[in-house]
Amino acid sequence: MEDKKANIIAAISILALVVVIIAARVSLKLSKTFYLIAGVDISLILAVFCFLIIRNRYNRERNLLVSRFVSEGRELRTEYSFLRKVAGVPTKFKLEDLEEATDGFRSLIGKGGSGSVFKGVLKDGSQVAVKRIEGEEKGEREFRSEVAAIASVQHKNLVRLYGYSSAVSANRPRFLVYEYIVNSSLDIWIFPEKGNRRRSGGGCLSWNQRYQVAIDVAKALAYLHHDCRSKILHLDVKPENILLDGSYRAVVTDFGLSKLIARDESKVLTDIRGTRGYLAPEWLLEHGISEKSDVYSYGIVLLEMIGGRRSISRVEVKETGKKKLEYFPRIVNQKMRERKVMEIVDQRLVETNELDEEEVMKLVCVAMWCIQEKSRNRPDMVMVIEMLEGRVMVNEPPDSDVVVVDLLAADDDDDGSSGGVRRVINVPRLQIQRERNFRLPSICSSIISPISPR
Ligand SMILES: Nc1ncnc2c1ncn2[C@@H]1O[C@H](COP(=O)(O)OP(=O)(O)OP(=O)(O)O)[C@@H](O)[C@H]1O
Repeated sequence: MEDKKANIIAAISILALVVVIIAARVSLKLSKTFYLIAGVDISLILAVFCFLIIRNRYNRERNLLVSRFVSEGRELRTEYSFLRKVAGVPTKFKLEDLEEATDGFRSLIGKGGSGSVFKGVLKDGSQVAVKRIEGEEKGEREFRSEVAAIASVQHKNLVRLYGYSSAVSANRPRFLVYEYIVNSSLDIWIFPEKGNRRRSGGGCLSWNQRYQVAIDVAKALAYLHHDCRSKILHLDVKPENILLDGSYRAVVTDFGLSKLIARDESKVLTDIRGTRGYLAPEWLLEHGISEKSDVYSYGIVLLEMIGGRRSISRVEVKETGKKKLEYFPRIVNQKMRERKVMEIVDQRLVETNELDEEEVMKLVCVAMWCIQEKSRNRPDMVMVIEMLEGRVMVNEPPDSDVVVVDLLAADDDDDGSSGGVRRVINVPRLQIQRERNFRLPSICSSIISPISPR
């Protein structure tokens, strides 16, 4: 634009100078004054020409430089974003980017205890799951260090965190941006649809697929527990946090509750967090939690995959018509002792006639080892993989006298509509003191019950 203006001004000036020469020639004839004016005019015209030539050359060079810088900058940006991806550095997204990606947070794909999850597509075409974290009270620094820890974890059976968006003001939500996993979570593939509660998608995973999922999840947890710089406890292992990719391979998600612990620390004390039905007994005891608490939750998930039912469910007593809580691990324990494991397998799988009783027994035994009441009796996840992949023989687990039936699982208000799953967040950790008048608070007033056959 500037160049065009300068060129027009130069052309007008040259034209004006030529007009001046012609006018001088007409009025002054070939006098001395005419030659003087003509000389000055011609010098000015030459000066304007020179100016135009120099200016155009300068502009051309400048434009060349600019375009070189732009393309170099673009290359640098591409390289930087590539390196970020390789290094797993999370991207900081603007709220507008996420609004655009999710079409204004329109396509809700799930809702959990800590927020809602929306499907989205980023500018580069990659599909993402955007989790809006609601009611989060963490400070910005704590949030960022958690994001960095999650993003630094890279394993094919762990969901990838692409980035995050910080809260712009105190009451605005934060977002986590994950890779999108197409087949949603394991729960809709192992639990049959209930009554009139409709859900979209899902079906019945075959035995082989379930067995493969068991191995995938074990590998993800073994990596978190044993192969990361700091040991990472998941603390909320449950079917809703196990996603299935296009080939029905498991991808573990939701490190929202994860705890990083130093390698030399074997146990940590923390507030009770996690989900009812999957919490290990030690959450309520004073000796703290460890990676073995994840092993316990994993064992419960194994049993749920085998049985196609929740570990705790309400069933109707025929005689009275009343509902009572049924604890599936107790039933499994009994059937295992009676050598009748096929009776506890998901009926839909039994009908396919594709079951190998020996493999079922192996998975049941591994699950029962994982839910041993004493954490030291449970295998670690590396041992679980060895057992599942057949490199280590699986012995029959001991018959526990007492299992603390997940103290947080039973709740008198539960009408069963939650399917036995409820999130427990930040319940202050119980300080169990051996005092004479000590009573368990109402949240855990229920059951310590025998698991051995009655
Ligand atoms: N990366 C993802 N790709 C595809 N679907 C996802 C992804 N992450 C979550 N979802 C879907 O969103 C649902 C809710 O996820 P979210 O992690 O918020 O909830 P949750 O695990 O059920 O609850 P909580 O946060 O209380 O543990 C999941 O069950 C799953 O169906």
